[in-house]
Amino acid sequence: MSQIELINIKKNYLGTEIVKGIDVTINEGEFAVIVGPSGCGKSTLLRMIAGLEDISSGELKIGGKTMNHVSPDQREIAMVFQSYALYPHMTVAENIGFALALKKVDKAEIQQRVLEAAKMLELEHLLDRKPAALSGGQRQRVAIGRAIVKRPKVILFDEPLSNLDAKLRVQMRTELMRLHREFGSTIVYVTHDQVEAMTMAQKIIVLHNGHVAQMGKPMDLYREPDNTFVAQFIGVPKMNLLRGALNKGQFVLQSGQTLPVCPTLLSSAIDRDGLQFGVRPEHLKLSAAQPEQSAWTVDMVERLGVESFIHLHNAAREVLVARMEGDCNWICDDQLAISVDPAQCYLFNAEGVRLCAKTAAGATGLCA
Ligand SMILES: Nc1ncnc2c1ncn2[C@@H]1O[C@H](COP(=O)(O)OP(=O)(O)OP(=O)(O)O)[C@@H](O)[C@H]1O
Repeated sequence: MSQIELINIKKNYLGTEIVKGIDVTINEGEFAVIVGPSGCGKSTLLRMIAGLEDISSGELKIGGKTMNHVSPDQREIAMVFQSYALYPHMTVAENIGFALALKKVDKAEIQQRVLEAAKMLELEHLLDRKPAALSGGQRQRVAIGRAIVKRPKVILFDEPLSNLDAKLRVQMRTELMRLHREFGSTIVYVTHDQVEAMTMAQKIIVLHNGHVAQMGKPMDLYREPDNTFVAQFIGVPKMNLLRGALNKGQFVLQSGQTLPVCPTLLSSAIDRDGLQFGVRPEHLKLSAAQPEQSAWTVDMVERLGVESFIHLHNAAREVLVARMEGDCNWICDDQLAISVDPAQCYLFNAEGVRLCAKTAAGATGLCA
């Protein structure tokens, strides 16, 4: 049993509340990713699960047992740090087997389990090397080997890939997902990189200022963000947000330009002013502006081969980013008109809380 339950968990440092009442359940065998900007409390939360940090209030349960005052080595948890934390004077094999040697596990068994971990991580040919003679990716694999050799029920990762270059990060993401499938441990993985969260997580927990801004499956957060923070944190380029007001079924921008709003969303707006209109870059359609149309001016086009990002502004200096597949013909200073499918739009109130269309079943969601 390795379900992790955080019940109203709080953490204070010198009278300042850093983690402000977290309620989260991570199921047995689940790959959960805690994501959020720098300083939001991700590492503190992970360290409380590991037992490296005291819990100020609330309850931590692992496998149904309260763990608040259980020492780290009794929690059957392994942790992988960003810094690798390898012993420089030990070989790869000694580093991987160190925790077992400490526990006085039989030498032959240590050797067999080190070999098993090394095979999984493709480190067999490097077992006699010292960390100084390894690449960054290989060192990170040794750090992971050290964690899995203990056969822990729970593995915690604190930004393990942030020291690696972009190509290696992609490769290691795939390897970690494979390891999770083979191993079946419960994984809690901390990162500030939403791409890492989207690609690996079964459950994403978005932290913001010590609170859970939202949690759920990656694509549910992408399609149904509860607030502007999640709407802009998940997805690259981020969701466009424009301030304005509702008038006669339309959203009126500060420039006076109007955008269509799904009729079922209109009824959920109590205030008509101070609202925010959200649209994802891929849902903006661009065309050459006709002389009578109020236009958006192209500021920049980013051509990435598989897709292009078109940056635009209007007369009120409101800005938008549109995404198109492949290349596009637009160039700087082109005057464009935008169109938006009202079913693909979001409305948020002034505080950034999403206004949702209520469906017949009572659930919330985008307009059908
Ligand atoms: N030992 C400590 N004493 C006082 N404040 C601390 C301590 N450890 C962390 N903090 C503060 O708690 C807040 C959360 O820190 P934490 O390391 O959990 O954030 P994070 O989300 O992991 O950030 P990053 O992505 O930059 O690592 C920060 O404002 C940090 O300065």
